[in-house]
Amino acid sequence: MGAAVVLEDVCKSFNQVPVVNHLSFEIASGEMFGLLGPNGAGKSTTIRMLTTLTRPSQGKITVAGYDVVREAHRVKQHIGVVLQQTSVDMDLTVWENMEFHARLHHLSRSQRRSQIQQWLEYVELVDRQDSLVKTLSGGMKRRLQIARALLHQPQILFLDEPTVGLDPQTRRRLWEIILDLNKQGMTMLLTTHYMDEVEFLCDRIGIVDGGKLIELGTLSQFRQKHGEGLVMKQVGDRWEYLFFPTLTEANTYLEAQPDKTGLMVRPSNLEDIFVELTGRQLD
Ligand SMILES: Nc1ncnc2c1ncn2[C@@H]1O[C@H](COP(=O)(O)OP(=O)(O)OP(=O)(O)O)[C@@H](O)[C@H]1O
Repeated sequence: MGAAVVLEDVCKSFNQVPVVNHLSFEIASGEMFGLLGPNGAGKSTTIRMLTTLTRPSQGKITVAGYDVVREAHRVKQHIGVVLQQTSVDMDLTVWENMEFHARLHHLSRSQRRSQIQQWLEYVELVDRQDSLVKTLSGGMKRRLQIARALLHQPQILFLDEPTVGLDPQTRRRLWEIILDLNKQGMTMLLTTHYMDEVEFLCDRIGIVDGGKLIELGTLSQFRQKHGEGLVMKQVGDRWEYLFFPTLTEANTYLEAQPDKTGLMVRPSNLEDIFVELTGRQLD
């Protein structure tokens, strides 16, 4: 399968301050890709460049085979976007919101009716179609945003922090929707600072920090590279991490220690690797 998204040496600065720094990676068609990083890492700026909302200062981006600067109009026809700020009009009803966006995408009257109906059913908002958006819960608003982004049947869906601020049950429901869309063949890029979100959803992960891509691959590749076994060592009020290629080797190390106080062994996870790479914890 070809690449749905290609970034080549992409930089973005605001007032000479680099926010995205020489970013290069590809997302294959049909892939679920997660961009993970702390607040301020440049994730939203990256998504804004990929979705034609901000121009890169340097480098080249193609989305669905089109250049995001020279062929922005084409790119927009092939992508759906769900941004962080709930950009739904609060004083319109759910249906009116969908109708408004369907018109923006030049859907015919009959297409509008069928597409709106189909996607509202999909995100389980049909019974709220006449409700004002401002009366919906946070999770419902996010589902409406997703339904709206799907109206023109895009190939690629971009989701910026899709579950931020939502309760655990609502997050799970959204995860199911995201996974299902991906299973139907949609390429997805999501940004998040939640480890569990990328662990649960994503085929491949890019870790960004300070605008730079510091790791790229699958979780199992990360674990193989950094070590699948972890010894945690309590030093004062903090934990030191010692990685070992396998859990067995981590256990062997532990067994050899005369004093095992404050030592703990377990398989490594994404969070351990993130801390190892950045020296910081998320949240
Ligand atoms: N339009 C802008 N003008 C100036 N600085 C900006 C602009 N947009 C973003 N920045 C800065 O760029 C940096 C990266 O922001 P960005 O929103 O891309 O990060 P992020 O990883 O998405 O973080 P968050 O999860 O907090 O949104 C931040 O320091 C931010 O203040």
